[in-house]
Amino acid sequence: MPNITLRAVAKSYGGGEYAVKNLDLTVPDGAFMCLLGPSGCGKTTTLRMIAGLEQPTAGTIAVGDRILDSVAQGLYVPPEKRGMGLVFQNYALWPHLSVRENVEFGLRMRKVPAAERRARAEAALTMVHVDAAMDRYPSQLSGGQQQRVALARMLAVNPTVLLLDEPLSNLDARLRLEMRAELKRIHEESGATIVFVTHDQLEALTMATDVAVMNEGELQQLAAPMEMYARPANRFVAEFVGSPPMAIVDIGPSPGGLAGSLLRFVESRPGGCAPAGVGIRPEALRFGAPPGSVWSEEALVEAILPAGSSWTVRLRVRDTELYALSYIPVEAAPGDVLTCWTEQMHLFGEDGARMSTWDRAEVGA
Ligand SMILES: Nc1ncnc2c1ncn2[C@@H]1O[C@H](COP(=O)(O)OP(=O)(O)OP(=O)(O)O)[C@@H](O)[C@H]1O
Repeated sequence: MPNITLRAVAKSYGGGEYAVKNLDLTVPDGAFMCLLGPSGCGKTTTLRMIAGLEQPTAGTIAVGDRILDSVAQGLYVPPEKRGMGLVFQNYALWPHLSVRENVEFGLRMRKVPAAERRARAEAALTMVHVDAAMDRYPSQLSGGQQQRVALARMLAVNPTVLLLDEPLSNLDARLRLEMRAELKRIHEESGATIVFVTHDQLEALTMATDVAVMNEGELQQLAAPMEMYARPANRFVAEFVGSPPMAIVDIGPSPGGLAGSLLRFVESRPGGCAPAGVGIRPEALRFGAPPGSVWSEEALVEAILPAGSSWTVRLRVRDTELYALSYIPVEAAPGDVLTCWTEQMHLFGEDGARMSTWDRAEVGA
């Protein structure tokens, strides 16, 4: 299956507002692409346009050389002719059909002969590990099992593209974790291209091969998850991806306090630039004696929040509140003063774009 390409795609539902603006996006063959962003940013609209459930107001959508939508040429291919499988948040199984019959349903519609139907349904249910419950009814399954049956129903028709809209949002935390691993495995085994909509950055980071972050109908960054985390394109991505989020300190015209302290460090570096904002991830903050040539400051401990495997610490550094995330126990109590320093700083310009990143590991400081 070739790449899916969106070129200058826009969608307005009328009234002058655009849900998606001038979107250029390529989903590579075999990718697991997550469309990530806050509520209302245009993720679902983008997915529905790829599926053919919505028609773009402008632009072109193609799979390889095959044009599915072209507003300029007046071309539109309906959903059932696109060869894509869809699973939405409410994956409605037929309550009066057994699990096996639910999965066979789509094949029956496609006039697949009975023996092949049975074999394909069983293979799909085996892939999602629900084969033992094949003869039960949906009401006799857990939420996670029902979700897997919905996936099997889609997989049985052998789609080369799977479009998933928040399919894990109805599940509890444990099942979500399990299903993330399952989806990743299914992606690898089936070789299908997956486009997955989520507002949960952890879901995107853990599953995707490529993440497209959107905000207000516009693509903010397209990158591999760890690259996006390490090198966010702009302030929006930097603050959206990561939990607790990156703190970005505004430098302002005559910076004092923490902003002044950070700026003095940045300016002292070779090739020092003049950022409008300096970002520090909570997990980049360290405590104790700083190694040479790093930024460090005294920090007042305001609160310690242990979570079993990690410790979140709320600090006041000069005039600013910062969060630190540590994976080793933090031996301190509220009111203590610790020295904190950072492994990494992201520098953002006036326009919000990332100018550069200072990494202790890279500069060997
Ligand atoms: N059928 C529709 N008619 C009018 N406006 C719509 C329609 N569907 C979506 N919109 C608007 O388009 C914008 C983008 O919506 P969309 O559902 O694509 O966002 P989303 O990122 O998927 O959000 P969510 O995570 O909340 O589903 C929103 O402002 C929404 O109100």
